[in-house]
Amino acid sequence: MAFAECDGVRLHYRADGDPANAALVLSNSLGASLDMWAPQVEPVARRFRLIRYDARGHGQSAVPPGPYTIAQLGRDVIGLLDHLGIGQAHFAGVSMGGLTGQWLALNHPERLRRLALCNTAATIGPPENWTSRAEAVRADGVGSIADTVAARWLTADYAAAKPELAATLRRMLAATASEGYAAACLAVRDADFRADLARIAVPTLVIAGTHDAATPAAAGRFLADHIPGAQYRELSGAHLTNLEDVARFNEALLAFFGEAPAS
Ligand SMILES: O=C(O)CC1=CCC(=O)O1
Repeated sequence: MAFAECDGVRLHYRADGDPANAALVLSNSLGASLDMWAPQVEPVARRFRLIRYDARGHGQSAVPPGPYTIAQLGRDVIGLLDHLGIGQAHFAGVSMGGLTGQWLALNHPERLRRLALCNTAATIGPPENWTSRAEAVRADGVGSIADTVAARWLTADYAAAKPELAATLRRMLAATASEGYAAACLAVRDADFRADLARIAVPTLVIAGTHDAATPAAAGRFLADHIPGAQYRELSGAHLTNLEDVARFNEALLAFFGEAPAS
């Protein structure tokens, strides 16, 4: 297992693919780990230096006391890039990972080549729901909210067709440290990039899911309408389209990150 010390926090990461290729970083959603990217590993690592990591408080990464902020999660990515000697990388994030991507594009555009914002939004509300979810998790553990939350990750039909995947995802969520999860809920609660999107100058692809109840397609459309030049793709699926519409997700990601830079 590989770890990077970023701002005093030990982050777990995995590197795949040829280190001579352009780097592509994948950033997990709330309550997931780098394992959420399993169907992307083989096709992406064939063409890129793929870096997956567990956000602080998640997976095998350290769980410093919260609350966290999206700025901290973004600085963790910069620390990881520094640790790996990567000057610039492509970046794709799902949901909370997409909030981290927006922060990076606004605060460290020089470190990003291209940005994919997947099943995410400029703000994911309502704030009071995040406060109460964090309180529930601190009191009763992540297991207490796991059924409700995981039910929104895949459509009911897809979960029924893929019961092992649905069970694996629920286990991943329930295994997340309560303090890390609660602290990250507050980072999601406090993020709001709506007024900043017009300043994003990094080439951006927005991917949304037609049946996503957590970050609806309309929220993805809003991102694409407000980020100059952003492309928009709507896939079939709920919150984790990278797991539900795998072929089209991978095709969209690889086509976008493989595009030549605009001259
Ligand atoms: O957990 C949810 O309900 C959906 C979500 C919001 C931010 C994130 O990463 O997942």
